[in-house]
Amino acid sequence: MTALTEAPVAVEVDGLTLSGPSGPLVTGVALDVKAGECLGLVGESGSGKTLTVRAIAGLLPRGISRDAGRVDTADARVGMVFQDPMRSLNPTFTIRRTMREPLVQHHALSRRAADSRALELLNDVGITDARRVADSYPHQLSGGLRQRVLIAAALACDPRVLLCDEPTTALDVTTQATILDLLQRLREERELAMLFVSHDLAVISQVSDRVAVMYAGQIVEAGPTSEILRAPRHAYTAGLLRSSPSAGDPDEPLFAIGGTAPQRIGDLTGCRFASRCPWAATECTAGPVEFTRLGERQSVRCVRPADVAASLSLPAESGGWPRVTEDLDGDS
Ligand SMILES: Nc1ncnc2c1ncn2[C@@H]1O[C@H](COP(=O)(O)OP(=O)(O)OP(=O)(O)O)[C@@H](O)[C@H]1O
Repeated sequence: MTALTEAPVAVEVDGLTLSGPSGPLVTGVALDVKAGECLGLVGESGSGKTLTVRAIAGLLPRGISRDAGRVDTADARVGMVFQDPMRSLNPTFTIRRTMREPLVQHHALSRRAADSRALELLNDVGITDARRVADSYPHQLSGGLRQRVLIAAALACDPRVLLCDEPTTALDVTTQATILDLLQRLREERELAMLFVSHDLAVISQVSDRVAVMYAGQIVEAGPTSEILRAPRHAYTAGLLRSSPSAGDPDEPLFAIGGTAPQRIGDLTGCRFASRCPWAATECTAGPVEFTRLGERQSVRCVRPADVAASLSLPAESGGWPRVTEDLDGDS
């Protein structure tokens, strides 16, 4: 396998700005993914992860427009795996029929050749009784099998890029682990550039080489997974880490970041997290906050990353997550 540092960039997004009827939803998103690499995109519900992925796939929902930015997939074929296989698979088609269509369309295969390729693909995703599965309807399969089928269908166009949007969220923990293993194996074998979306930092940390953290339509922190987990520099990332169920004492109540994300990001000038941030000061909302490099590989959109870092290095009870004392913009 090619070393990641030398691998070609397969997906590049720059300045991506998307709007809906009520205003901007995603602003200035920039990211890249190399062949064979997995970039994790993490953030809470509504932060703009799915819209970003859909923009890359060229599948923006009706009513959402791309106002600015560049999406370059280097003419590579793009496959997509969604969260809910039941909604992505046509319930009135057998799996064989669902898989046949892209194979006939993309590869101009005959029906017979497409059916035999479908069986190969089902085998490739670890389905041992591929014939039975091919003859089944989606409702006759378990959630894990349906997700494998969806992955097989995504591979039908022989993609170089695989966009995975919460592919394991609907699955139980054991099945989740097997699907994550499968995606890892396929990425390595096929040198896929993978963009993996999840609200769950624990899942992201298992599969991703690098992580980009989204909040209120922006990337607020990005860097190698190990750095982000060990030394978050944005308060939102630190809060996400603390609120991960695996992070704390199982006898303690789960930590939750106070407040809610802003509904209308177009109205905000400074840091969009300021109203929920224990480290926020007046400078945070005075003007736009740039996405700034920290060291070689980590970047953050925060005017006080050193204060966040210093505070996080203190014991949790004294400094891990101070109380929010100031209501900066009344948005919380
Ligand atoms: N079709 C649409 N029309 C109007 N607004 C939309 C549409 N799809 C998404 N949005 C809005 O865009 C914002 C970002 O949504 P998006 O689905 O990308 O977030 P997400 O981070 O993927 O969240 P989730 O994890 O819940 O899917 C949200 O405020 C959402 O309400």
